[in-house]
This record gives sequence, structure tokens and C-alpha cells, in this order.
Amino acid sequence: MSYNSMKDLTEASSRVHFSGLHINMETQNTQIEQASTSMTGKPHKQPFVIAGVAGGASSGKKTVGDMIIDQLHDQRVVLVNQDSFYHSLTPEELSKVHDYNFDHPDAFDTEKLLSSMEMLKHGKSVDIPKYDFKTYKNSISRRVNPSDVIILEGILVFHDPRVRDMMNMKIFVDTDADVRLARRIRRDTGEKGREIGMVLDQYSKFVKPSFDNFILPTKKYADIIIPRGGDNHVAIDLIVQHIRTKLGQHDLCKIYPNLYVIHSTFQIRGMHTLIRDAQTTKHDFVFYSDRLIRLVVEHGLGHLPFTEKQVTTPTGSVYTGVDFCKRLCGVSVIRSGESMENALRACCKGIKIGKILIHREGDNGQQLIYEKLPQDISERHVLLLDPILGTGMPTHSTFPFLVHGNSAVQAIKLLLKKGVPEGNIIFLNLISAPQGVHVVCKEFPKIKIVTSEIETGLNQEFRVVPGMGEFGDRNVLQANVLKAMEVFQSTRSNKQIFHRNVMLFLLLQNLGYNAAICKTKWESSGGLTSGNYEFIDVVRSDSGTRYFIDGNFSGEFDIARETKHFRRIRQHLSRHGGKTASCRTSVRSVPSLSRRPRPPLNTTVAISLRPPRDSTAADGGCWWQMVVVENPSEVGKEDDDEMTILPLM
Ligand SMILES: Nc1ncnc2c1ncn2[C@@H]1O[C@H](COP(=O)(O)OP(=O)(O)O)[C@@H](O)[C@H]1O
Ligand SMILES: O=c1ccn([C@@H]2O[C@H](COP(=O)(O)O)[C@@H](O)[C@H]2O)c(=O)[nH]1
Repeated sequence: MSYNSMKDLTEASSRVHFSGLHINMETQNTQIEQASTSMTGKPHKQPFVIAGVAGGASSGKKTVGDMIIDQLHDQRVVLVNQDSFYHSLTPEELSKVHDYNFDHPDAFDTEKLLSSMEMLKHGKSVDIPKYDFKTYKNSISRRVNPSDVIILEGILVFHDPRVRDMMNMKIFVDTDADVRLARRIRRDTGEKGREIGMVLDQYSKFVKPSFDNFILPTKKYADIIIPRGGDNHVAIDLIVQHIRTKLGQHDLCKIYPNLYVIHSTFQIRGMHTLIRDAQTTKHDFVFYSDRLIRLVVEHGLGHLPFTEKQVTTPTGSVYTGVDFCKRLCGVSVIRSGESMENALRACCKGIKIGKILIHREGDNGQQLIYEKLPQDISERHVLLLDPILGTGMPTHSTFPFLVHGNSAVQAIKLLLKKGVPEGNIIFLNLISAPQGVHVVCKEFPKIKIVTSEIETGLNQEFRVVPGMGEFGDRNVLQANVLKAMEVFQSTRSNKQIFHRNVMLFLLLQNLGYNAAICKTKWESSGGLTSGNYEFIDVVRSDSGTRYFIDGNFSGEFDIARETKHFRRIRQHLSRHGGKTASCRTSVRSVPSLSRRPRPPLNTTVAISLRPPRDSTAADGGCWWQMVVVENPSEVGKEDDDEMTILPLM
């Protein structure tokens, strides 16, 4: 099955999936065949199935097409006949019509057929000629609107490779020659009012030779051959089932048979809604992303080979089942892939899990790969874990600085280098961008990708959209901090002990973060009371991104006389972390702070709280901003995007 070009499908594949406008179509003879997507206000998407139905004249092609349409009564389907594209006969041809071969490929205006199909495929209405078998002319036309399913039927629809390549499904109706001849005689003498002698002459002179020379040879292109045409109800049921499956799939699944998107339910959509919401609490994010990851893992495990196994049940009966594949392991792409390990362990007790760290080195995008993989990995099936597949750009691409997706390609290459057969790798994602899917599926066609949703695409910064932010940041660190907080709950009243415990816990988890306790102290000056402040300073080893973790961040902003605005800020701080810039904006937005928050004023470490340089007298001295600098020697310079606050209340 193929789209006309990869470009077409690439375009379509990033669009939102929509199906299910229920229009009951009567026949293909209606003047306006279908409601167009533009009429419904829905965005156009590529038709899911262009089904070609070929076969000899009177084999039952139209009958099969009509039966498919009948069964797909709840979908938008249109039937196009190749007969409509017969050339009108010239007066000279008309005068010698008995010598005209209507069964030769040249009898059809294939260019017009192609352009009409292209129009329908791209969601545009098209005027399709109507051919009159009595006058041998195609003077009038009918308007056909685009649909989700297009069936193209005719004796020679598989003859031209360009038409053939447009089809997602090719059906050949294989009916005995004598049955076809009998039907033809009845039809031509009845409907077309022709003489029987003329019908038989045409048959022996043109119809039979052309069947043998042009039609029968195209049978090899068929995906499905239907003996007995419309009498074959089983074959038609199977075709309809297949079309329904395709209608329910993302466009990308049509070009990449190795891509699997788990079946979506409202539960799954609900969980996605929660984890994509920037306002979702970390507890919920971890909980629901973990639930979704388990579904992806279970689906991925379903693709492993199995052997048949019989067991005896407690009733003494024999149950014939299957035995799981035992030779498998997980490999997580550090760091975000690690957030999938728990789900994998929960599904596969005692599974070995290796790790791959792809680290960017220098401006030329050189990649350093650190790995810790099972020694016998080449003999195992590998579940490769990375929750987000982004660009999928290989290193030699024009975007060498990108790490998402790139890390997928690098990780897969490493596994192949270690001797893992490509077909033994199942790549598990929570969400995948079409761009990454194209890169991975094209470069590694034997790998299976299992994902729970395909994204719209990438934004200008090459981040997955709609996406869910930096998964690793939202999950790994937070999950571990939450775990530490649970473990050390009893020490929470003593902030010093509590912070030290959490810090040690993080260090011991070997998460790729460095952690230290940071203390600031300030003397009273300029109207500020003296004080001190302590937090856990966490630095991501690979990127250097800095976080500060405070067991009671909003507590730092407790004041005696809270105004409504101030309370709102405090609530905001207790709900979620954010870039310091947004925190600063919040503080700035409150003109009536009754007391300045107790500031973690910078002395020699990374945080200072001070009036912004551009503050004016009108600010009333109530303006404070948090300036975070990565390097203590940079204190005094504004560089407030370097650090993310993780307030943990
Ligand atoms: N399974 C069948 N049994 C009996 N008649 C059939 C069957 N299939 C088709 N026909 C009849 O044969 C004729 C040609 O069928 P049609 O579907 O139009 O064939 P095609 O499209 O291949 O030319 C029609 O009159 C149709 O009613
Ligand atoms: O003017 C015409 C045009 C075509 N034919 C014959 O029709 C069949 C194709 O029609 P199907 O519906 O696909 O069977 C073909 O064999 C032509 O010979 C015709 O007789 N006169």
C-alpha cells in the first residue's frame, strides 16, 4: 500500500485525525456525490483508502464496489468508474466503430483520470465526465466531492503505474470467462441495445485478446483476488473490515507497517489531557504518565514472539496458551527513558535494564555515547525506552545540535553495533512527532515503534507540539524527589535534616544530577531584615541545567498580613515550579505587597532577590525579582533563564 508520494503523506500525517461524518450515500449516480470536508468545516485529510477494483468486463467490479459501499454505509465513500474516462469518439472513429478497440489502454484518457484522482485525494471536488455508451461521447459531467474512501473501478485501473501507485488497496475480481461473456451478451443486447452478432464479433476481435494481453497481466499487482465477484461475501467482509481498520488509524500507520499507535479510548485521552496540562501537579503527572507508559509497555510486549504452551488448570483440564519470550531486556535512553523503567519492571519481573546516555560535546554536535548494556544483549529482544520521539534527525543532518530523536537514532545504531538484530528492537514512546517517526521508520524499517499518540509536529525550536515539555525534567527528578519526600516524611519538620536526606537520596539514585545543600545568609541592610535561606541545589550533569529544590518554598513567602494578590502568588508558587522569569513576573504583578518576601539574597551563591534595574519610584519599592545565575562569579548579571524552581510543598 502506498501513497502517491511520501511527501503527500508526510504532509497529511501531521494533521489531526478525523473520521466519522455519517452520510448515507445512495449510488454513484447522484449529481453531487459526497459532502466535502470543507463543507463540514473539518480540515481535509487524505482519503484513507483508495481501493482499485480491476478485472475483466462484466466480471462484477461495479457490483463488488457497490457491496463495499453498502457495508460502509456509515462512512463517506465514493465510487469512480474508469469508463467515465473513455475518449469521445471522433466522427471518423464513429464511422468505423466496429474497428474501435474499447479494451485497449489507449481508449482511456488516463491523464484526466490521474488529475481527477489527485484532486479527490487532496480534498478537492472534481467534475468527472459521464460516458454515454450509445453516443460514444462524454459530453456531460458530474460533480464528485472528496471522501474518506475512494473506490476506482475499471478493466484497466492497474495498467498505468501512476494510477496503481495511488491505491492503498488493489482488488482483482476473478470471474470465469464464460460467465463474463454471458453477462456481457445480456447487458450489451439489453441495456446498450446492440446486435448479438456485433457483441460476439467485438468479443473475439478485441475483448478477449485485450483481456489476455492487458487485463490479466495486471492481476499480479492485486493485494486481494476475489473469485466469484459479488458472490464472495467472505472476501467482501474482509475488505470492509480492513478499510474500517485503516479508517481508524493515523495516516502514518498506512505508510509504516512497523508503527503501532495504541488504540485510543476516552480514558487514554483523559490521561493525555492531564499530563499535557502545564498546570497539572507533579503527583498527577507522574501517576498518569506512569499509567500511560504501562499501556505502551504492555502493547510493546505483545509484539514479542511466543511459543505455544499447555498447562493443567486446578480443575484438571488442559489450557492451551502461550509462553512469554524470556530473552528480553530494556534499554533506557538517559534521562527521560528512565522514567519508563518502573512501568517495564512492573510488567516484567526482574527484567534487565541497560542504559544509554547520548551526550552532546562541543558546538560541532559531536556525540558521546556512554552505555551500560547487558553483555548478551545481541541474543535478546530489546525494549528501547524513550517517552518522546522528537526530530529523529541523524547526526549528519543540518541540525546537529538537536538531541531529541537524534538520541533515538544514535541509540538504535549503538544497539545494532552491539549485534542486536534490527527486528529484535521495539522502540517504546509515549508520544512521537511525525518527523521522528519518518526518520526512524525509514532508516530502520524492521524496528517496531509503539506509541500512545502521534503529535502534530515540531515547533520552531524543534520541540514536540502539543507535547508535554521536557519529560525527564517533569518526571525523573520530580518522581525521585517525591519518592524521597515520602521516605523522609518523618524528618520534614526539621528542614536541615530533611534537605540533607533528600539530597543524599538523589545522589544515591545515580540519576545524572549532582546535588548539594546551598545556604545563603544576609545581614540587615537597606530596609531588609537579616536572614538565611537553605535549599538543595541540583545540577543536571549533561546540560548543566540548574534546579533548586525547597521542601517548603511557599513557606518562605509566609507573611503576617497577606493581601489577596499576595495570597494568589503564594498559591501559584505552591502549585507548580516554573522558570524564574515567570516567577518574577508573578511577583512583579503584585503592586501591594504588604511586606517584602523574606529574600534568599545572594551572597556568594546563585540566588539574589533585589529590585529590578529598571524599577522606578512608582514601583513603590514593592518590586522584587529573583535573579538566578548559573555561575557564582556571574553574580550581579541578569541571567534568569538558567534555573528552574521546583517548589515542593
Ligand atoms: N455475482 C453475480 N451474479 C449474477 N449476476 C451478477 C453478479 N455480479 C454481477 N452480475 C451482473 O453482471 C453484470 C455486470 O456486472 P458489473 O458489476 O456491472 O460488472 P463490471 O463492473 O465488472 O462490468 C450486471 O448486470 C450485474 O448485475
Ligand atoms: O463505447 C463503449 C465503451 C466500452 N465498451 C466495453 O465496455 C467494457 C468495459 O466496461 P465494464 O463496465 O468495465 O465491463 C469493455 O469491455 C468495452 O469493450 C463498449 O462496448 N462500448
